[in-house]
Amino acid sequence: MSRIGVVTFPGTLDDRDAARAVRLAGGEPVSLWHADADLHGVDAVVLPGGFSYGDYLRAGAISRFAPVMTEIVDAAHGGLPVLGICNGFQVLTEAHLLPGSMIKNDHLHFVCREQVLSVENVDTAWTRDYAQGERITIPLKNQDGQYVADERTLDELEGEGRVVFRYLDGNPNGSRRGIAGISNARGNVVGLMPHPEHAVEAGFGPDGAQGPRSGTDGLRFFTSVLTALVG
Ligand SMILES: NC(=O)CC[C@H](N)C(=O)O
Repeated sequence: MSRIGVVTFPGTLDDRDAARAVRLAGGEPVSLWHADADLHGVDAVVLPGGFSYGDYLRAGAISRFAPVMTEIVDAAHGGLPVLGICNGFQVLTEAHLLPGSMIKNDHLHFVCREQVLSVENVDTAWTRDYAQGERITIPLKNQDGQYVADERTLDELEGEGRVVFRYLDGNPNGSRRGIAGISNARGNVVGLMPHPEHAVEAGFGPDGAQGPRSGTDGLRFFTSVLTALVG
C-alpha cells in the first residue's frame, strides 16, 4: 500500500482531514513533523491547510525553512509527488517549488464558501482520475488566496498547460487569470487554494459532480496519486 506523508507544522489545521482523505482513497497516511530531517520513505507528500507559524511575516514564509521542507524540496526535484493545499500551496510558492505568490484576497476579507473549479490539466500526479475540463465543487477558506505572478510567468504557465485549476462562476479573491491551482513543469508538484480533503465523504462535502450533496469531488486527488504511484 502506498504511504502518503502528511506534514504538520505548528499552526497546521487540516492535517487530520488530509490523512483521512488518504485513507478513504485507499492509501496509508504517515504523519511527518515540521522538524523531521527525513521523509520516512513516503511515496508522496501532502502539505495541508492552516496557519503554519501563525502566518507571521507572510503565509508560508517561515514554514519554508522547516527541516522537513529541505527534504521535500530535494525529493520534489527528484519526482516525488507533492500536493500543497491552501496554506500548503502558500508554502510551495515560498519554497520556490511553484512560481508566483499568494497575497491578501482583493476584497481583504476571509472567504469561506463552496467553490466551483474547472480541472484544466489531468496529466499531473494529483489529477489523473479527473476528466479534462471537469467541473468540481470543493470548499475554499482563506485570507491570502490571491494568486499573483508577472505576465511572463503567467503566459508560461498557460502555454505549458500548468494552470491545473481555474475558478468558475466568479473569481473569489482576485487571482490573476482566475487561477486556483498550478503545477511544476514535471507535473509531480501541484498546489491549489481550495480544499479537496474536505470533500471526500458522501454527505459531508459540498454538492458535486455526482449530484446534490454527494460531497466527494475532492477524493480523486488522492486516488489519482495512488494510481500514479502504482502505474
Ligand atoms: N485554509 C487555509 O489553509 C488558510 C490558509 C492561509 N493561512 C490563509 O488564510 O490564507
